[in-house]
Amino acid sequence: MIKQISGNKTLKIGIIGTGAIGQDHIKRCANFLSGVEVVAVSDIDKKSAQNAISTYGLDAKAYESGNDLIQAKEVDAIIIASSGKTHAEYILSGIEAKKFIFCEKPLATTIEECQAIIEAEQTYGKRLVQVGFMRSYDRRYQELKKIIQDKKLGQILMIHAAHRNQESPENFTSEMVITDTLIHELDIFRWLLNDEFVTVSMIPIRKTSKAPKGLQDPQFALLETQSGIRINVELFVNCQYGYDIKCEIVGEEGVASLPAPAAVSICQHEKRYDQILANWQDWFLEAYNIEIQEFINECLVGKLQGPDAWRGYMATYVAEFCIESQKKGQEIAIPVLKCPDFYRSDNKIE
Ligand SMILES: NC(=O)C1=CN([C@@H]2O[C@H](COP(=O)(O)OP(=O)(O)OC[C@H]3O[C@@H](n4cnc5c(N)ncnc54)[C@H](O)[C@@H]3O)[C@@H](O)[C@H]2O)C=CC1
Ligand SMILES: O=C1[C@@H](O)[C@H](O)[C@@H](O)[C@H](O)[C@H]1O
Repeated sequence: MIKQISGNKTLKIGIIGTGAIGQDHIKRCANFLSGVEVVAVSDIDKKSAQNAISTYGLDAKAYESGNDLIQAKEVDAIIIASSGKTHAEYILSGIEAKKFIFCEKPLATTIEECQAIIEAEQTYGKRLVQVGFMRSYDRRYQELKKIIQDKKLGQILMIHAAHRNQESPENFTSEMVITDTLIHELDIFRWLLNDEFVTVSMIPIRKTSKAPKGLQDPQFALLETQSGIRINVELFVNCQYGYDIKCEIVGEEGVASLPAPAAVSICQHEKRYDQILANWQDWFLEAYNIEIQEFINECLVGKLQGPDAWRGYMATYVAEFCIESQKKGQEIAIPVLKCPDFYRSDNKIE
């Protein structure tokens, strides 16, 4: 039996990983969202967990390990916001403990781990896992999806997209441009188009001198879907000027583009200029808030509806072929996998 949530009023949540996004989720749960209380935190860096408790004034316990937190009776549901390589172990423990789990992207870093997760969830027999693909909660992407579904652009022919970060961490690798950055596009285009990827070519571009040594930046991902749509994604993680996400959908009868978030415009020294947001936290702020609030609400009624483990698996699966293309310098075919019925009934990507 799944853990009964006390009085169906307040979800007692435990957060593993108190780094950048872990703290963001703590802050939104503590200050902005409803029906939730952060009762437990854990981080391999114990000081970081303690700091999170004091910074956000939590009435929470810092657990020695993520697994101790998962087992704790007082914890109804878990947010996993530790680094990607740790996700699979925590998700599998969470499923074993029969608790609802929100795991930041990626679901897991290997195909085998993803398979173990979807098998464990299916064996349990009810959805317990949600992946942190917040873009599908973004009103702008939702509008694009509606435009596509309503056939306002006619048949979709191609998409031009870009994912730009101001600068990458020192230890960022060319592979991480796929597993950490492109992974959002690998998910959102499946969701937007209700289509699957069948080929990918990763193309290196002339290197920027602003990237750390050894990092191939920028890169292009050139993808093709089963229905024949071509998608190019520019990945530029040291673009300097700010954080920027672009998505232009080209159809037979028109073009629809993702708008940038409205930001303050400044008039000064006989010039007018617009502020550009510097990070993902601000660009997708509303989407993160809605995503976590809906997760809380759905845990309280006992039925998850957000991005499921299959979506997480598919993104990691396609990422593996992107990495192969990056290594071999050639186009790679991606076999289409059949979605198990378990995920079909609850998870409609349309
Ligand atoms: N949905 C989104 O837009 C975003 C998702 N993410 C994802 O969230 C995850 C965390 O990313 P960031 O917060 O940016 O990284 P970060 O490096 O700032 O934080 C990660 C935290 O996990 C802790 N940690 C590492 N191993 C651990 C373990 N075994 N057990 C417990 N804690 C451990 C680290 O000490 C650190 O505090 C990543 O998977 C990342 O891809 C990150 C940023 C945005
Ligand atoms: O997930 C995220 C970061 O980890 C990643 O580094 C950024 O490029 C993404 O835009 C952000 O959403």
